[in-house]
Amino acid sequence: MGQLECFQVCLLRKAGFRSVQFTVIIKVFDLLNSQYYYNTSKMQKANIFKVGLCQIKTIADKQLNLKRAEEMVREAAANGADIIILPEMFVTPYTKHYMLKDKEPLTDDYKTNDKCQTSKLLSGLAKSLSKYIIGGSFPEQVEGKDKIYNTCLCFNREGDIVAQHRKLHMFDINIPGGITFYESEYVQSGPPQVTIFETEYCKIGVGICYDIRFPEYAQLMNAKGAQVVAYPANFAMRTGELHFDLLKKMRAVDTQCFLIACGAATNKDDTSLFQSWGHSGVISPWGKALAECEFEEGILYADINLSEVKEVREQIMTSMHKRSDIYELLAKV
Ligand SMILES: O=C(O)CCC(=O)C(=O)O
Repeated sequence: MGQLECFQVCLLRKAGFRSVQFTVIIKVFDLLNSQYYYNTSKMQKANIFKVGLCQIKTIADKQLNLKRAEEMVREAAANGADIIILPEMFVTPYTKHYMLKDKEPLTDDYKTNDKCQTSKLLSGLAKSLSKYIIGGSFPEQVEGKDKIYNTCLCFNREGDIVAQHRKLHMFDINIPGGITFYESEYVQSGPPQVTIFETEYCKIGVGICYDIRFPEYAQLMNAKGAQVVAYPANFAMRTGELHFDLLKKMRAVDTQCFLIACGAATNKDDTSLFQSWGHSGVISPWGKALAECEFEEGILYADINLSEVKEVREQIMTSMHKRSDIYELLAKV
């Protein structure tokens, strides 16, 4: 007999119950106990979940990219991933020409509207597989302008959109002899918001690619309660090599969150297209790489154990050691 049961028997004896009444009451206690243990184990189970990162090789054909995304999401789900993430701009190559050509609207009836091809597909997959999907990003048409938003939609297990993140920071860069890229010429930066959504496991914050370079934004996701921060990405070769791994680890360590970054695979078959650095990864709040890959297409898996967030935050108490007399994080949204 366990400690709890001994305690119950003693209480009953003290209260003067006879054996028949005693047996009935013990049965009721058993039922309550089993419910207690069931709920506890369910809570323990909900502390750990599996993520699947689909590092897709994007090609110059939107329909084939969507088909490939569907296959990979289905495979990740079949392998037990609870939360599945896709790369930035997985539906079309990451260049002005393709992003404007393949743009699509996002309407309230996205679940049934054929014009909302990406959101309709991902919503249907999330619902039929009963998984969360952090849907990389797609070129969302901006009403009345020849511009797009670089938009990540997150879906719950019912296929509803639970977060819509429009890339906040524009990747405008000029490295002579390296890379020159002006995203702001054809992408409208997103409205001021901190994107976060709830799951039964924890709150998850979302940024897109270049957003990872801004610790202030990651700190705001953290301040809003995120324990996981997710970044669909499509890093350029030139900056990816030196910075991507570093940035993933920096944001995981300075937010004390798990960090999931899903990049696109390198398309070595068509070098006329944007060459993505790949290198998806999952980093623990300690800054340890739990899973990582290189350039090739494939699915990466990792188990996220949220007790590590609590542990790290208790052991390295940076949030309590802030010097608000010197600096402060100011949220404007
Ligand atoms: O920050 C970088 O170096 C790469 C960012 C990027 O490729 C993007 O935002 O798409």
